[in-house]
Amino acid sequence: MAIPLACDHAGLPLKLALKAALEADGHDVADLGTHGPGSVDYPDFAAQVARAVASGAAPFGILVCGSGIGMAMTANRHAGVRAAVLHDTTEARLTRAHNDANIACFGARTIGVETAIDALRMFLATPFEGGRHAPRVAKIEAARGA
Ligand SMILES: O=C(CO)[C@H](O)[C@H](O)[C@H](O)COP(=O)(O)O
Repeated sequence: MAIPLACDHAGLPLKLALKAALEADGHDVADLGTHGPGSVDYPDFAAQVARAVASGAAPFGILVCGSGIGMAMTANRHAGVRAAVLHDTTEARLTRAHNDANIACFGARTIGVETAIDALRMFLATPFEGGRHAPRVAKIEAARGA
């Protein structure tokens, strides 16, 4: 199952680096854009990846913009999506193990390429721990209707 990833203009160079790393690791990747340097609106691209994850078509997604924040805000409006902005491997491990995050967001203007690649690899390799974390994650979803 291909991992969908997308970016805005600010995130394009980092997205391409993450894509190359994933493909080198043997992952199948679906690049949903943007494909050029022209200015675009990040919510349009966040929505595409969020829909793929929310529908169950993909277990994980990846989004990159200038800070990662706008992508995460948009993706988290979709039911079943738990998007987290990652800055290092510790956050990547914890948000998978404790939050069952399913979309990794990066800020191309706030993180180095190698750190982002390491964090993404950790994100994809870390299972959700379940246990005491499961009812907490369920409460995240329940909070959508609050
Ligand atoms: O919206 C953002 C914050 O999450 C992203 O970082 C965008 O990439 C950023 O706002 C784009 O800014 P630009 O000045 O239009 O390049």
